[in-house]
Amino acid sequence: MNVRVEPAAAQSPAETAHELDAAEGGVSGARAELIASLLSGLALAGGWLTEGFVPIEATLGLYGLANALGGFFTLREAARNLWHGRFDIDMLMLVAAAGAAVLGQWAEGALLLFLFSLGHSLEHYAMGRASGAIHALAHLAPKLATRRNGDVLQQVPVDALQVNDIVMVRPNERLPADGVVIAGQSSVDQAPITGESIPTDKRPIDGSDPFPDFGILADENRVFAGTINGSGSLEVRVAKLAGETTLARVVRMVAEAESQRSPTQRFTDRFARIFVPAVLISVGALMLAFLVLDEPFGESFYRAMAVLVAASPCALAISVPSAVLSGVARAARGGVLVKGGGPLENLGSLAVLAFDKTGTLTEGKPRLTDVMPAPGIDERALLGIAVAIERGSDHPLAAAVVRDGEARLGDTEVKTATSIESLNGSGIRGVVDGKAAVLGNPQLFLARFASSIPASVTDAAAELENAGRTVIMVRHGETYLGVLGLMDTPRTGAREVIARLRTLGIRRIVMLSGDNQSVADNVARALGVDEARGALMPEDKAGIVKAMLATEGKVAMVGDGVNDAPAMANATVGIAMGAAGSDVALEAADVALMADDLGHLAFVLGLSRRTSSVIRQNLWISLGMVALLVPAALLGLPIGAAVVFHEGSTVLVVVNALRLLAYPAPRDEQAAA
Ligand SMILES: Nc1ncnc2c1ncn2[C@@H]1O[C@H](COP(=O)(O)OP(=O)(O)OP(=O)(O)O)[C@@H](O)[C@H]1O
Ligand SMILES: [Zn+2]
Repeated sequence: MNVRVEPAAAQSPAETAHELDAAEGGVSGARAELIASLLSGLALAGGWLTEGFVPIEATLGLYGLANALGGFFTLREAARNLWHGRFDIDMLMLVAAAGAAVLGQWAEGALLLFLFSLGHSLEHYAMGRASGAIHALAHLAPKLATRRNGDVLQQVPVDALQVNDIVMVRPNERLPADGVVIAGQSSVDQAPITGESIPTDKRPIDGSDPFPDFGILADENRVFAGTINGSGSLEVRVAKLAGETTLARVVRMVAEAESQRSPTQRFTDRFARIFVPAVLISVGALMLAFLVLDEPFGESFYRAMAVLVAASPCALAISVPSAVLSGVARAARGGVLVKGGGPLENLGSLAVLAFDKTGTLTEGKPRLTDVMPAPGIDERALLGIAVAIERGSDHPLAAAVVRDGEARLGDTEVKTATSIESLNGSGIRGVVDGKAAVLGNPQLFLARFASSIPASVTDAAAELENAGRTVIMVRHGETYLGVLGLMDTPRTGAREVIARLRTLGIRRIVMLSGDNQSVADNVARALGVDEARGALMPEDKAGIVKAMLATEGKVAMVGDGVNDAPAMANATVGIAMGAAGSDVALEAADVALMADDLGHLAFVLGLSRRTSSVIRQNLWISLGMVALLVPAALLGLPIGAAVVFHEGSTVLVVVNALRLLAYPAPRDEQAAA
């Protein structure tokens, strides 16, 4: 191919990588605050050292400078808050500083503002690290793509890409779009989206246009914006606009998650709404202490200000948001989308999990293992009808019947079925050769045709069920053609994950399945699941989840979103597996594991538990500090010391929360197995 390259502002991979750790505005803002605060400290020290040696005006000038530098950012923030009609604890600090200054204690006022702004900027800096970790996600997608138009290659902004455009991806480049691989082979590092440590092999899709929907494409044929190409070149047909890629959606949802309040945060907010006015009233009362105690007003005022600093619940206010932010950020980097503090905290405290079976605990890739024609029926007649009908279904069982059935049929021609209709959660029907054909599980047949089923067919079905097979009965017109047996395999590593969930504190694990009870029992036994409930319709699954909620309080439902969406919606936390690419699962779930890997469930559960314990520690630190400082301030603790402890505890809770960013990465079960 003769390719002409039209240059445009090209973007090197180094540049893209750089953006990743580029600090966000939050951090650089905090840097200015930090510098101002340190300068304030210097001016303060200068004032102290020169006091008495230089004219008093010079010393006061230095103190004034220290006040100004230390107070600027706080004042600006307070003004902004007031402007927006918000009340902020930080303003109390300014009041205290102003109070100290009024008392002629310029140095002390400056010390207070210096320490306060130092603590504040460190806190902002730390919070910036957590939110930076989230915003960095947005920069994972490159800004430019190489679009191929016939033989012409052109660099275009990714926003300009249209669906069905062809983009070329060079080795080691970041993928610019969600799309279908149409040429080239490579292995792609999908960690930025799915958190999987092992690259995924990609190859061109077989067959021609129109390609299947992006959501159901095989992982080896589809790529995601933001992932990193390996050593091969790829040609990709764009499947989604830049604003609708999986990455863009995740970024949007994580941003929304940040603003969702968790139960504990709602509690601390309520607490603050009562506590802060109570503090203000008490401080007002303390200012009047000179009326009853034998002391000058100045002393009463000083004490009141010290109590104000001691009692301001800044650390409490930041305890939960900092932990939630870090937890959500850590999860996102591990390929798990957690939609806010609510799901995170609930997951951190619940002890009961319900699992869907097919595609969640099992591979979801069944094989056709048994073909048992009814007496006098040819195997090919049975398979011919089954394949004809199942071609019209997107159920995993159907895929297996078609694939393995066709293989067994060889050259035998398969008829075309019409009027295909799914019999919700139990089978499928259609018309072949002018006669109605019904395929489905024995339950369906018992309900519909109870008396007409020949004993030979019922016996064969029972035999297969006892052997742990999923059974499909086949009837064409009035004739029973026989039964098919299928088997799905448990996921590799699923047993280990179940065991790990238990060590993380999960007490009860229930499996819900539309498959027959004996298959459900077999899988449950193989994986160490406590209870198996089989033969369920999607609405039965939802009913069981509701019943479990009533007895257990909180229940998480893990599914793939195929026939368990109602159950997931009813659970305290709905967890979708393999959500990358599936917009529906992504939107509907409270927690979405982007990778199709159970190992990530243990990761996010562990992370949630850790987050909950960090939140608990933070509440102890912040409330404990207030409980200690208030009596100390009443007994004469200097304001400076009160500020040190107050700000110290604030910084401590944030740093404690940041530890979550270092929570160990998910273990890939597939890889481990
Ligand atoms: N296309 C189909 N062909 C034959 N049988 C079907 C078909 N669709 C559903 N069934 C029958 O209905 C049952 C329930 O299907 P459903 O999709 O609800 O659950 P499932 O595939 O068993 O998965 P899970 O364990 O996740 O509930 C299947 O086990 C099967 O017996
Ligand atoms: Zn504070």
